[in-house]
Amino acid sequence: MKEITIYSPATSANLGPGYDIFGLALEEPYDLVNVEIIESSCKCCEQIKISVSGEKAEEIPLDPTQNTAGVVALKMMEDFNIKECVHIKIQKGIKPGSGLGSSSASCSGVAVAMNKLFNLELDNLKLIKYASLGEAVAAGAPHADNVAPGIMGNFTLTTSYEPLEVLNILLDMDVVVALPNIQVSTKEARKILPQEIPLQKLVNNVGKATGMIHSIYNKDFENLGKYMMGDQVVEPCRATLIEGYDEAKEKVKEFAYGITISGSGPAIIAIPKNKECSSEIAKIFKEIWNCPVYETKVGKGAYEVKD
Ligand SMILES: Nc1ncnc2c1ncn2[C@@H]1O[C@H](COP(=O)(O)OP(=O)(O)O)[C@@H](O)[C@H]1O
Ligand SMILES: N[C@@H](CCOP(=O)(O)O)C(=O)O
Repeated sequence: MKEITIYSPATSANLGPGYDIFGLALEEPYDLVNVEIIESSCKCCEQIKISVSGEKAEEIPLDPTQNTAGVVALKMMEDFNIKECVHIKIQKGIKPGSGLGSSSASCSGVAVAMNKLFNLELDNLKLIKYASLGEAVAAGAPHADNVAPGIMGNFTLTTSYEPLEVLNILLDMDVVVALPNIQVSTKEARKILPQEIPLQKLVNNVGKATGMIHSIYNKDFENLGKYMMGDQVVEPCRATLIEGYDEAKEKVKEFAYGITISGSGPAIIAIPKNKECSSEIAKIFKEIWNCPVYETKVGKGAYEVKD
């Protein structure tokens, strides 16, 4: 095999009280990551050449040490003594700085592509570990709550970072996601968070997060949404960065089991009560932000696209 194309989904991290732990894979939007082995006598001066097209492609660095996909590929090439040159072509369907794991979709896609192209036979946990290295460039920390669902699909819990441990739960659920035209950098949105929290808030957040897991196993979306909205630490800080969020929260009450910030924002994710409610929520989001809205559902992790 000389080249491979991977579908790499958007992901929604945190989901309220699950900061750096919870993550969901979404069916839409997504990136396509193509990796091709090219002649070593190619004109590029480095072992990795990167091209980017699609959403805000002009803002994404092509230097492999600055592009999240490049960082992951470089480390995999170093660790597995890969001498060939590769051309990574990224077609962005997920706008960067979105809160929908745009930077991480490239990390997950390239990790899965390199694994298959060079027959590395790495398991999902090792792929997540490599993919999270790319997040260190974009977010300033190798958080795994986007790359874990990006690779495994469904709902993931990064239960430990040292050593890395990830759990995966099957979840069939519709969601509505708005992408307001507001710029929020994950790196900056991490800096505004408190470094210490009162014990009472810890008790609250652990209670809400564990309640969410119970609700998922019981397919109790009403309680899932209620607990998701119970974060007292991260969401209240970041809510101030997203104009219109309070209005949206108020207006979707009737139609959604819950609503929260997706990742570090500005994307907003809501759990609709049913299909009709999904359309109502989408309408409200469009009225407030006049922005792209995805009526989508929880989906698969990165996979090979065959023609
Ligand atoms: N392959 C890539 N895809 C998207 N963003 C990238 C990529 N490589 C580097 N970046 C940088 O990462 C930042 C976006 O990441 P981040 O703020 O975490 O947004 P998101 O929530 O969409 O992942 C931007 O500064 C962007 O230039
Ligand atoms: N846990 C991270 C998730 C960032 O997600 P992104 O989609 O905004 O990159 C955080 O909250 O910082």
